[in-house]
Amino acid sequence: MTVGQGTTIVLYSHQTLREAMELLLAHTMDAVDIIDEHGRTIGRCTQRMLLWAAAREMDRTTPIRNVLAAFSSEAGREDSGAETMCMEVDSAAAAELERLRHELEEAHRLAETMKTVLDAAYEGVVVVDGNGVIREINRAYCQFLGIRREEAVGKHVTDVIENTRLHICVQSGIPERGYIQKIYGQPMVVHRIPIWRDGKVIGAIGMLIFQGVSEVYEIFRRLQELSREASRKEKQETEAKPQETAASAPKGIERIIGRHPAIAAVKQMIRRAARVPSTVLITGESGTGKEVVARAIHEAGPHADGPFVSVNCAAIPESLLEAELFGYEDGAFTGAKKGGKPGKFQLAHRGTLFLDEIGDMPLAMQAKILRALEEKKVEKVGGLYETEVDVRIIAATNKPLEEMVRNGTFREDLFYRLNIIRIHLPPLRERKTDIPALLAYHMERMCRQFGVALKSFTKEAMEVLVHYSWPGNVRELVNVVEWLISMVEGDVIEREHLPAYLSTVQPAVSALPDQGVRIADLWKEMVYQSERERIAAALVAAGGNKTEAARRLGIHRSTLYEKLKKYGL
Ligand SMILES: Nc1ncnc2c1ncn2[C@@H]1O[C@H](COP(=O)(O)OP(=O)(O)OP(=O)(O)O)[C@@H](O)[C@H]1O
Repeated sequence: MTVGQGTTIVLYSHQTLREAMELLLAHTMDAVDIIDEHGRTIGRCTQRMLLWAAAREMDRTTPIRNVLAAFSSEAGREDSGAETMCMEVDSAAAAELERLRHELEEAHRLAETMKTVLDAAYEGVVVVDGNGVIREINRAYCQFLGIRREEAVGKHVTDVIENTRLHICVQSGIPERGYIQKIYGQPMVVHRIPIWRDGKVIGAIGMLIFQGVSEVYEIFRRLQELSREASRKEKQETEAKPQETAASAPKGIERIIGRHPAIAAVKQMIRRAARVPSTVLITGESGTGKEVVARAIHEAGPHADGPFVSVNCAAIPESLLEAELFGYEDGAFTGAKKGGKPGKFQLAHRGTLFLDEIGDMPLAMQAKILRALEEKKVEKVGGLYETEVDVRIIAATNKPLEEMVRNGTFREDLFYRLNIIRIHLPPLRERKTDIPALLAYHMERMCRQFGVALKSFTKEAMEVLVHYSWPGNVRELVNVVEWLISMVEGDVIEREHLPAYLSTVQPAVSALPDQGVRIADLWKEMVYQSERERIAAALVAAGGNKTEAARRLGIHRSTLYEKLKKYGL
C-alpha cells in the first residue's frame, strides 16, 4: 500500500482515501505528497484534508486525486490556507515550481518524441552506456536482428550484435563513420558515435544503415557519376577488359536487391531458413527471383561449400525426368550413356537440390520424389540398390499448389513435405520502390561484365521504368537493361531510348520516393569503403606484390597505385 520512492514516502493519485488514512497513521505523518502517473507532484494529502473527507462521509474507496480536487475547490472558496501545494507556497516559490513543472513536462515530451523518432527512423539505432550495455534500441534494428527490444536492452552489445565495435568506440572515444560491419553475413554500413559529457565518454550511438533504395534516384545518379568517372579512367589506362573478380562479385543474400518491406521479410526468412535443414517452398510469379533466393539460402547455410544443383522440372520431358533426377545404370534403356549417369539427387549430395517449377512435376514422379525425401535414399533407373543421399531440398513454383492439391493434380503429402518453410516473392509491380535500385545494380553489373562505360538514366526515363508494370518481373527488367546497354550509344539513357511498349503508361508527377539524400552519401561511403577493403584483401592475398594484386583485382597497376594513394594503403 505504502508507496516508496527511495526513502521518500509518497501517495499515488489513484490510491484510495482509505489507503491515504492508513499511510498517515502508520507513519505518524502530518502530510504526504500526492504523485500522478507521470511522477509529478500534484498536491499534498494532509491530516486536515482527511478529516474534511471523513466529516463529509466520503466513500473510503474514492481515489485520493478526487478527494484532493474536491477539497481544493471547497477549501479554495472557504479557506485561504488550503492544503494543495500550489496554494501553500508563496508566489516566488510558486513561480519556481511552475518553471520546474514546465521543464519536467518538456523533458517528458522530448523523451516521448525521441522514442517516436527512434522508432520511426529508417536506420537501425542502438544506444549503449559507458560499459557497452544496450540502453535503447529502435524497432528497425530489432526487426533486422529478428529480436524483441526486451531481449536486447540490458545486455552487453557484443551479446546482441555480431561484429560490433560500439564497446570499443566507448573506450576510444573515436567516432567511426561509414564502416562496413558484417551482420548475418551481410555487409552493412554502420556509424559509431561516442557520447561525451563533461570530458568523458558516457556511451555511444550505433547506426545501422540499410543498403537502402530510398532516395534511389539520387543514389543512382551519384553512383553513376562516380563509376562513370572511374570506368573512363580505367578504360584509358588498360587494354584488358575489366572483369567481375571473384572478390567483387556479390554473393548470396547480397545479390538480392531491394528494401521493400516484403523483400526485407524475405531476407529475414532466408537467414532463418539457412540455419535449419528443412525443405523450403518458394512461390511467386515467373522472374521474381525464386532461384536467387534458393541460392542465397544455400550460400548462407552450413552446406554453402557443397553443390547447388538446379533442375527445371518443366523443361525436362516426362520420359527423361526420372533418369535425370535419380540417374541410370549402364544399359538401363535404349540410348542410355555408356557407364550410366548419376542423377541430380546424387550430384547434390551434401548440398542443395533446387527443384524449380515443381508444380509441373508429373504425379508419378511426385511419388518418387516424396519417397526420396522421406527415406533419404535414391535408386537409379535400372539399378539394383539404393544409395543414401544427404540433400537439402528447395522447391519453387509459380503455380497455385494448394489449388492443385484440391483438384488432385498435386500430391497432398508431397505438398506438406515441401511446405515446411514458405517464402513468397511478390511481383515487381507490388514493390516499385525497388525498381531504381534493381536497375542500378544490374546496369552496373552488366556494364562491368561487358567492359563498357556505365550508363545512367535521366529522371524522365527512370520515371517511365518505375511506372511500367513489369509483367515479366525482375527477369524482364534485367533483359531491358541488357537491351539498353547494347542499343544506346551514349552514356545517358533518355526516355526516347526506351522501348515504346514501356511508355504506354504515362508517369505521374513524381514516382520516385522523396526522402532526402542522406543515404546517397552513405552509399558513396560504402562504395569507397568496400573498394578499400577489396584492395587491402587483394594486397594481402598477393603477399604485398602490387603487380599480382592488380592482376587479382582486374585493374591496371597504375590504377592500383592511384587507389593505394587515395585510400592511404
Ligand atoms: N531481388 C533481386 N535482386 C537482384 N536481381 C534479381 C532479384 N530478383 C530476381 N533477380 C534477377 O532476375 C532474374 C530472374 O530471377 P530468377 O531466375 O531467380 O527468377 P525465378 O522466379 O526463379 O524465375 P522462374 O520462375 O521463371 O524460374 C535473374 O537474372 C536474377 O538475377
